[in-house]
Amino acid sequence: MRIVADENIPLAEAFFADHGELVRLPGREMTREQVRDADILLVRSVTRVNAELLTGSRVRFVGTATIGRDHVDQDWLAEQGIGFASAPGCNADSVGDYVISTLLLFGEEDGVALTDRVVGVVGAGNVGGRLVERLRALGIRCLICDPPRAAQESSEDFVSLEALIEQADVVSVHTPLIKGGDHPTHHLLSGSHIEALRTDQILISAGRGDCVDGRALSVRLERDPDLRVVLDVWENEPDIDEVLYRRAAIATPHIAGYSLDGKLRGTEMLYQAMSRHFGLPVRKQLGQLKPENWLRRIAISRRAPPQEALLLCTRTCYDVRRDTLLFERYRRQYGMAKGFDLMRREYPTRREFSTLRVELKHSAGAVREVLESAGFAIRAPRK
Ligand SMILES: NC(=O)c1ccc[n+]([C@@H]2O[C@H](COP(=O)([O-])OP(=O)(O)OC[C@H]3O[C@@H](n4cnc5c(N)ncnc54)[C@H](O)[C@@H]3O)[C@@H](O)[C@H]2O)c1
Ligand SMILES: O=C(O)[C@H](O)[C@H](O)COP(=O)(O)O
Repeated sequence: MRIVADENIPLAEAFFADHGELVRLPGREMTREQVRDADILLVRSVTRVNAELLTGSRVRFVGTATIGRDHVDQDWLAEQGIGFASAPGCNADSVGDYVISTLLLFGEEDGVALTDRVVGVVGAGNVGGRLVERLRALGIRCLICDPPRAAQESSEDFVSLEALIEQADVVSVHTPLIKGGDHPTHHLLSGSHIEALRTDQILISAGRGDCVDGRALSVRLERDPDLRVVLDVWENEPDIDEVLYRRAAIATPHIAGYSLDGKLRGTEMLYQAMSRHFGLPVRKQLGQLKPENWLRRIAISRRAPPQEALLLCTRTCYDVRRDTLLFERYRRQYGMAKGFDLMRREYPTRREFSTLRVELKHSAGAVREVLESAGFAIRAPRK
């Protein structure tokens, strides 16, 4: 078989090369000619997979190593009898790490404890749902806006978007891009929602850029530069609006989910789905192939105040400021669109919180509780 894979899918050779010739290509420029002779196509979110790309090709299976699927015309694939798989949840916890790092940063800047802010999560699926679990475990009050879930779950846990904006201190958007149906998300955060934000609120957007009206946000920020917005996803990536970029408190090039762990999980999920599709045995497992952790463990004293311990472990693992500074360096050196994609391609190795083993000399206590809630792996003596 011939396999065409995006150059930014780690371990694709290790998982797939046994099944045929593997060709790597830059995803954003993939052409019809390049994929015509492929049997399997493995992409990321930057490749639009549709009739235009695949008509007349030999492709029988398409996999996207991402959670998002809005770049794939799934109906067309189904009509053509082409198998399809995505990687649900693969990097969900990495996005959670990004949000927790951001909350800690603003907490430190403002001298506000994490638990003193109410976090509103819009879209509580794998990413938002898991984030809510971690934040609640940390003692943070969370509000959830997720109308599709609210319609099914008859729980009182859900609020409207308007109520969430009114009551939350942080509004964190994690919805997929959905253009039709009962709950479309294109410009879900519309001009009127953006106007309703209070200056002391924090807006985080890490779902898809089109879920937030970028023009309205830029206008609001011009008038109200103290409003803090954290933008990981943008309209019109990679050639994003430079004015909005400058007005954002934290600006990153769609890397919230870019941990090595999240990406590798995505590759493994595609390998499993491809094997199922072609009736092949699943012989490989990520555990056998995963690269070594550069930073394996950290020891925390029992006297460390829990919030200090959390800050220390979070910073050790991931600090969102690094990515905002790095993005600015790439932008200056290469210009916006090229810098955006280059930083993503050369993204430094980042590991999920769960890969850092925190050694405690004691089995219980507030430090352990806080670190476990945030998602770190704890090693402590048995009680
Ligand atoms: N920035 C990144 O690096 C990054 C990483 C991973 C995922 N994502 C994006 O985040 C999205 C969500 O990921 P997920 O794993 O949680 O997906 P998911 O499918 O598990 O969950 C999506 C949730 O959004 C809810 N939803 C749908 N329409 C809504 C609406 N109108 N208002 C509020 N909620 C709505 C759904 O009911 C569901 O609970 C992905 O589709 C992807 O686009 C971004
Ligand atoms: O949907 C996802 O999983 C994320 O948005 C993913 O991290 C996007 O990465 P890309 O495919 O653009 O490299």
